[in-house]
Amino acid sequence: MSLLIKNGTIVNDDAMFKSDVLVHDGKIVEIAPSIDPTPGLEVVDATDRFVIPGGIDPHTHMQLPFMGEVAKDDFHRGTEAAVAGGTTMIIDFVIPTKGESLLVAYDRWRGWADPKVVCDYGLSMAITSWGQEIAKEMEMVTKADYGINSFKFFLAYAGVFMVRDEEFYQGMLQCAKLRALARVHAENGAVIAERCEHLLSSGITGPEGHTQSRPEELEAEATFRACTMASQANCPLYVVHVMSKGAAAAIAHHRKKGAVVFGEPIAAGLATDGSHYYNEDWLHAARYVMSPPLSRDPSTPNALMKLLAAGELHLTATDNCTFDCHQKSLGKDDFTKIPNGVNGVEDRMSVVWDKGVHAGIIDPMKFVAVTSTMAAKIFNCYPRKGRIAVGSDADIVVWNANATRTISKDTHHHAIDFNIFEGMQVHGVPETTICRGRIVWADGQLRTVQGAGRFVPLPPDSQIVFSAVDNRGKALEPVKVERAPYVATTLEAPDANANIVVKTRSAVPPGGISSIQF
Ligand SMILES: NC(=O)NCCC(=O)O
Ligand SMILES: [Zn+2]
Ligand SMILES: [Zn+2]
Repeated sequence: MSLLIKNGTIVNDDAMFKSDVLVHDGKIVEIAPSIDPTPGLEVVDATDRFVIPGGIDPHTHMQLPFMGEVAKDDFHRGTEAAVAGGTTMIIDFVIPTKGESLLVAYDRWRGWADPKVVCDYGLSMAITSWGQEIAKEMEMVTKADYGINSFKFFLAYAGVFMVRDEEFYQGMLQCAKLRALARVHAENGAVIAERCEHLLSSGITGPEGHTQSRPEELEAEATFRACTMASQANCPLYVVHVMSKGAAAAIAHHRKKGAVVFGEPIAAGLATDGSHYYNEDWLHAARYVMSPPLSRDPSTPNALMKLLAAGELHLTATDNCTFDCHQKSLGKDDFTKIPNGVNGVEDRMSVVWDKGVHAGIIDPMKFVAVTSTMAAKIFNCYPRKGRIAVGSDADIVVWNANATRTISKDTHHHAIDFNIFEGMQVHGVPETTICRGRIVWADGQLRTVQGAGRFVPLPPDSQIVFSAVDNRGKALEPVKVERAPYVATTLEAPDANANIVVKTRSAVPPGGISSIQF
């Protein structure tokens, strides 16, 4: 099957240029200023349009069983929403229940996803309990047969997914050994659990309790702690859903010291804020419940976009984990029972274009970097994904920067009955989405086939993640002082008139001087 995209402007993360693109058998086979269409070739006219690498959303939870419910967007509806929004690959999370084998959970996720996905997908693995068996299974799933190259640790959701600091630290040591990336949901779960109890007993049962139980400094503290521990383990770290300025500042602080840390803001956090939790309509407020919560500071979304522009945050995702109004209403008497999660996979590309490029904060190349290329590099599938280049998969979006659309539950492709971006008018519209050479979205219509997407195994040892780690490791190696064997000498009786000299230790201890200067 062949396809010719004519007259467009190709945008990669490092260059923009006018060229035609020829696709054959799912790959890009030629890029040239003018390619003549041969008879029978399907031609897509991209005049006055950008031709960009399909979006990669590195953080979704399709059909996740969570808080007694199952997320409504399954791998079919969720990936349909993705391609309608210009995303051609997702990375979802296998989340074993506590104590469950990683291999068993992995098979379950593949069983759910493989027959349903309409675009390509990869998997990340959550570590929800710790022990030698889990460490062994981590090693197994990083092999090519399984294709996992990142592990996520939750520092929140006490009693469900949360791991203790020592488990997180040992998990990161194992990640470093396997050359896999550690990912973290950074919030102080223990304090949150205490605050929830206190708020409920004070009579605060509505969604405003959700945000009050999780003040931003609990995200900032956990982010700082996670970065510190990753630095001690010499393990690269990826902080998922960075929702606050404090969390972003913690990442920047550690990066300035040379740590390999990546920060991922999400569409929800870039486009809306936590004022919704105080809405007098209970259901309206409940729709926005996710963790960490949307920031109560209305200047946060814009600040996070500027940090992407400055390179202090690195890529965007969605954390798409959708529950409908009925599911949200299960927490009507107790905010801790409102299933956590929001939509985003369909609207991320337009939201980032609108709030980023249209707003004059980032350019189209940076847009491609933060919606696609960085994810491909970090998760080690670049340049197969994340680039318009000969030999790359033909995951391509024809993007109309001049068009606008109004986001609505009435037109979206999610399986839920509301949209957190309802009524938002956004500039930047995906007109045609191509997944490995097949048009799956055009003229406002889906042309998908269930199960046509492929699992993309992600190998460990990503260059952008690990190339700095070895030299850092050498610098952090424990220091040993070589000395002649100690020989005990007979103590003479002290001279009563001698001065007593107290010697102080001046050597820098292994691990360096304390860095707690924040
Ligand atoms: N974020 C959220 O509220 N739900 C999905 C699970 C997670 O990523 O924490
Ligand atoms: Zn999370
Ligand atoms: Zn998540």
